[in-house]
Amino acid sequence: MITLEQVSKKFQTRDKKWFTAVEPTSLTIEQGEIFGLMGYSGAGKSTLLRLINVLERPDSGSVLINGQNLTAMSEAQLRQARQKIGMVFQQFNLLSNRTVAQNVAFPLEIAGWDKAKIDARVAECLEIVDLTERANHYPAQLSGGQKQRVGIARALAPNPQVILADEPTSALDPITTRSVLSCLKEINERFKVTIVIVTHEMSVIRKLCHRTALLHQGKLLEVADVKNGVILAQSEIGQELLRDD
Ligand SMILES: Nc1ncnc2c1ncn2[C@@H]1O[C@H](COP(=O)(O)OP(=O)(O)OP(=O)(O)O)[C@@H](O)[C@H]1O
Repeated sequence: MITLEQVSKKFQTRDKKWFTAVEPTSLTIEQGEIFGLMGYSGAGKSTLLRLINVLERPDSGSVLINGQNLTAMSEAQLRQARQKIGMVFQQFNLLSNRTVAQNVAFPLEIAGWDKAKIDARVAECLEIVDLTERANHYPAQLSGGQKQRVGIARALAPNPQVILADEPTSALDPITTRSVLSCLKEINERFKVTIVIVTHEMSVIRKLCHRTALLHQGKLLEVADVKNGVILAQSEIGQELLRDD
């Protein structure tokens, strides 16, 4: 469903040298999968995630989602394609002057939905993330876990095929983390939304993912299955990564 073919990304450092954040990488993520991107800080996880929806344009290679080549699209076509790709952020990125319901409505307004359809979809999404009673609260009145569930409802609102989550639980304590993970799991199971999640927390991969990529210094070491909460890494550095947890 998501195919990365030899995508790579370099950045220029302050002293004008080029630094490779993602070496040429190929991988395929199946429809309905929860797929992890795991590795130490600086491994290139977030960059790889942002290559999937072309928030970062790859220097080489291509990104295909459901057979559509995102890397060949114009900015206007990309904006359209990104409506089927939700995003969830570590720091939630909610609009502080909008209520919970208005935050969830935001992508639907941008997409030009009519008011009645927006209201119905917002109510539906708030129910899914169990925040119906908070619809008229502002982000500052919510806990971290609740804020992230608003972020998830907002990502889910336009009926995406894919949700990209960048360290969605890293700002949360273990109990709130659990509620956010079960919310993502439910969305995956009920709506078959494919989820790609960046995390440095092995426990997140173990609890949530079907498979995970192990990344190190911009390289994809391997794609490991996750069976019964165990990450089945084969590579040496992969096993070392897991031992360090
Ligand atoms: N826009 C940018 N300009 C310059 N360098 C960047 C940029 N984005 C990322 N990098 C660098 O690329 C490397 C990979 O960054 P990335 O954020 O993808 O790693 P990560 O595995 O997600 O790590 P972390 O968990 O620390 O965020 C890092 O060394 C980072 O400093």
